[in-house]
Amino acid sequence: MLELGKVANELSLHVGFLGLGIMGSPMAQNLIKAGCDVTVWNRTKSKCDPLLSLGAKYKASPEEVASSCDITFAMLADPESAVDVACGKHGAANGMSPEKGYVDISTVDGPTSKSISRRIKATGALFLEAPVSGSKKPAEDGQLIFLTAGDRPLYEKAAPFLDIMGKSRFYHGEVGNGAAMKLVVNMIMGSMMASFSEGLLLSEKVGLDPSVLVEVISQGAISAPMFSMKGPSMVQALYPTAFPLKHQQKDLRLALGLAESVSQPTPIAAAANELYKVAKSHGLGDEDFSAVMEAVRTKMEGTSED
Ligand SMILES: NC(=O)C1=CN([C@@H]2O[C@H](COP(=O)(O)OP(=O)(O)OC[C@H]3O[C@@H](n4cnc5c(N)ncnc54)[C@H](OP(=O)(O)O)[C@@H]3O)[C@@H](O)[C@H]2O)C=CC1
Ligand SMILES: O=CC(=O)O
Repeated sequence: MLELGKVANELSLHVGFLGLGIMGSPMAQNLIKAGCDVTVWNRTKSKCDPLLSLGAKYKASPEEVASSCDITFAMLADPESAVDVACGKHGAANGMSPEKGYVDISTVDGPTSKSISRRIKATGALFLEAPVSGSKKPAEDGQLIFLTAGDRPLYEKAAPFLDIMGKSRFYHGEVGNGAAMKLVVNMIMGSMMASFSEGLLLSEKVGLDPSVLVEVISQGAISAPMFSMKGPSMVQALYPTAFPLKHQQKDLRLALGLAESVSQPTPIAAAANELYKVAKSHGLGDEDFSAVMEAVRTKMEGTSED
């Protein structure tokens, strides 16, 4: 644990937050509520408004945020947006300099993270990748799990802020290892959700009550918070978005790339990825990733003999 005086010192730093989507907004909100000095930016400016009314400051570009802050956090959708916000025109790197730090929380692949790291570090600043495990509710509750890697001094400096937004943090060494850990976790999660969807639909088709299946699973060895949380709405074909399906498919795609890079067979994840692709092509990308069940349903109906 960090000593109290050091924590108070770190918390007086100016903090930037780029990307105020489902995750970024509650994370930044928790920093503000904890009394941190927070400056925000988001591509769609209106998403900054609730945070400004809580006391956040606003800057018109990632570059301006970075140049006015000691540590800048970024929570962007995917590799393309993470690179654009960090390295593009008016990107954060243009506002970085020695003594500053950039913490990228977005879920991206290792090569993307390394290229952002190189650009940030070329300015003399420090870089930390810190993707999170945990969805909308853990973000709201400050219960995220940080999977960090990169410059250790920045990890130490950012720790008090990570501890406001999360319940635990892991340091994995070299840049790319945090991204890899996150992709492996989400590869498992995506496959689990696809398998759960198949089970719910099969139970229904053979005349069982899928709600009872959810209850049975919750009491046994394959119990998982994800099944208990999402199962009740899935049996009603409701998918309120916490983790957008398009992001889960992105994570599976990136995880398959990671597996490919070491010639690791991942047939289950590859099959799950196909289902998420089908769901996306049916316009379900912005629904919760549990809407993959609709892709399974379509396949079942496609193979039905009736
Ligand atoms: N939701 C979840 O449960 C979890 C998500 N993650 C990961 O965290 C990241 C963010 O997820 P989440 O908050 O759910 O995603 P959202 O889709 O809700 O938010 C994405 C953010 O990225 C911004 N953005 C997208 N494209 C661009 C671009 N080209 N240039 C600048 N900004 C851009 C959006 O801006 P705008 O508002 O203008 O669209 C928004 O701020 C993703 O990498 C996701 O995989 C990790 C753990 C859990
Ligand atoms: O990336 C999603 C999550 O729930 O973790």
